[in-house]
Amino acid sequence: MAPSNILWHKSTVDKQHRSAKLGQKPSVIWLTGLSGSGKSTIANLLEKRLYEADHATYLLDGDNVRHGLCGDLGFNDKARVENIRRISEVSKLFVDAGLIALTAFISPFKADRNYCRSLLANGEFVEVFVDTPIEVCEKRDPKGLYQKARSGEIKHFTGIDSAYEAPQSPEIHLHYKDETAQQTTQRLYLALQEKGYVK
Ligand SMILES: Nc1ncnc2c1ncn2[C@@H]1O[C@H](COP(=O)(O)OS(=O)(=O)O)[C@@H](OP(=O)(O)O)[C@H]1O
Ligand SMILES: Nc1ncnc2c1ncn2[C@@H]1O[C@H](COP(=O)(O)OP(=O)(O)O)[C@@H](O)[C@H]1O
Repeated sequence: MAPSNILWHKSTVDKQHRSAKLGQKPSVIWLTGLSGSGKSTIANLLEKRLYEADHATYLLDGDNVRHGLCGDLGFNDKARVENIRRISEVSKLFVDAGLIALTAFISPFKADRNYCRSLLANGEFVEVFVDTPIEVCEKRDPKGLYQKARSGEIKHFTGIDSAYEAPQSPEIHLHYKDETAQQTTQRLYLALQEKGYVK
């Protein structure tokens, strides 16, 4: 039975109904940071934690977006703006479906992250700054891309010859610590719980 404070709008199933049924507060947990900062790893581990806590989630990252929805886009500024615009619109649909959407994109420009924020209601956009210094990202270099960017094989690489505008006041700031990805994810999970975004 629906909670008594939820009003039924004439045969219209809306976000409130869907999220009440799922028993959660829908949101976009937006991870931003340099390549190699840990966005994908943390987002994956976080989604597992949320799934285990009975949350309904969907993870958007390069694997399911840059091969499909945004498969026509490259990495110059214009393409990145369009990439984040499309991801923002899709995230909004997931929120409307009552889900907790997790996104793991560099999203280097403040205006584009704020565009996503502007599409959502207050409290639905949770910006998480995965603040790993470039020296650490470059040392990790999980895909060998920093090496290619340094040698000039790849152009417009974020942090090398393309800008990254760090968030000034993210909802959650994951300051770098020399720790495992599980430990960093735990810090994020606790911060999300403390701020009331998740159970
Ligand atoms: N030039 C350049 N700059 C940055 N990144 C590059 C580039 N070329 C390819 N890649 C790979 O693409 C991933 C970044 O894609 P995103 O969609 O997250 O980028 S953006 O938000 O549109 O800036 C990024 O993935 P992550 O390392 O997971 O961040 C890279 O693997
Ligand atoms: N505390 C940590 N948090 C996240 N990733 C970490 C951490 N420590 C080491 N790593 C490693 O760093 C790399 C981060 O890569 P990835 O998650 O693809 O980053 P991004 O998605 O930001 O490009 C992975 O190989 C991961 O195992």
